[in-house]
Amino acid sequence: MTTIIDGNEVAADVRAGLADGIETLKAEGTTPGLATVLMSDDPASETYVSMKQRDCEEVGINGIHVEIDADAPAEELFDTVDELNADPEVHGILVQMPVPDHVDKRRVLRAIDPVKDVDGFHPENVGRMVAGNARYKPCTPHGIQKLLEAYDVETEGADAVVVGRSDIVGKPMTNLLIQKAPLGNATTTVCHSRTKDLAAKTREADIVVAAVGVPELVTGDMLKDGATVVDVGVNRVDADTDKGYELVGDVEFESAKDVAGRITPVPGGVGPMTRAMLLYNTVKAAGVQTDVAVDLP
Ligand SMILES: Nc1nc2c(c(=O)[nH]1)N[C@@H](CN(C=O)c1ccc(C(=O)N[C@@H](CCC(=O)O)C(=O)O)cc1)CN2
Repeated sequence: MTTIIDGNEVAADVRAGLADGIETLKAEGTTPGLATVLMSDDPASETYVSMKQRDCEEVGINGIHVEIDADAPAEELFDTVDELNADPEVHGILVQMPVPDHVDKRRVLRAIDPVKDVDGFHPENVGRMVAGNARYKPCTPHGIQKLLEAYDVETEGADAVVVGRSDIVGKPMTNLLIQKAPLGNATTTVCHSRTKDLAAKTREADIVVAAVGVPELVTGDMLKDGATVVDVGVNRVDADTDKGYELVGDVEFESAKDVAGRITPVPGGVGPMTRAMLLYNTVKAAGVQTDVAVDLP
C-alpha cells in the first residue's frame, strides 16, 4: 500500500509547534516580523507571497509586504532591502524569486543582512549550511527533511537521487542529505539536464527528490519498488478548470503512486512545508536578534 505523504498536516504541526516560541517572544516584548518583497508580475509568485502573508497572520507573526513594479529600476529593490535591514521590527526578509532579468539576483542575495536572511540564500548562510553549521536551512529542503522525519523515512545509508541542481532546492537538498546528521548520511546522486540516463539513476534510488520544474518528468517506470518519492514541482499546465490551469508536479503521480512506497502529492505535499519552514526560520531569527531563547519544533 502506498502512503500519500500529507504535507498540509505536517505543516500544520510545524505551525502549531511554533506557538510557544512566538508566545515567549511576545512576552519579552517582541513580535516576530517577516517582510516579503515581490518584484514580479508572475501569478504563481503572487500566490506564494500572499500565502506566506496569510500564514504569518495565522500564527501571530507580523507580516509586512512590499510590492515593487517589475519594471522599476533595480535600485528600488536594493533601497527597500536596505530599509528592511535597518528596521528593528523586521526579523526576516524574503525577496520572492525569480526577480526580473534586469536585477542582479546574486547582488539581491548579498544585500540581505545574513541574520535576517530567512531563506538561507546569502553566501554566508550557504557557506554555514555546507559546513554543517546552518543558521537557517533553506525552507524547501528543510521542509522535505521534516516530511521524511514525520513519515519515518530512513536516510541513513539510503541511496538518494536529487533531480535538479537549483540553488533553492537541488544543491541545498543534496548537501543536507549527505551531511553526518540526523536525516542525512544518504549516498546521494545529483541528476540534471545533462545526465545521460536519468531513469537508470532514479531506478536505483530509495529516495527520489524531483525538483526540475518539468511537468511529470519522472514516471512510475523510472522508480524502484517501494521508493520514497518527493515531488517539489508545482507546474501550472493549461487545463479546462475555473483557473484555466491545473497544478502538476515533476512526477507523474498516477503511474508513480503504484510503484512508490511513499509519495508527496501536488498540491499538498512539499509546498505547504516550504511555507511552514519560513515561519520557523522567522521565529528563529527573532530569537537570535533579541537574544531570547525560543523552543523550535
Ligand atoms: N525567496 C524565495 N523564492 C522562492 C522560493 C523560496 O523558497 N524562497 N521557492 C520557490 C517556490 N515557493 C516559494 O516561494 C513555493 C512554492 C509552492 C508553495 C505552495 O504552497 N504550493 C501549494 C500550491 C499553491 C498554489 O495553489 O499554487 C502546494 O504545493 O500545495 C509555496 C511556496 C520559488 N521562489
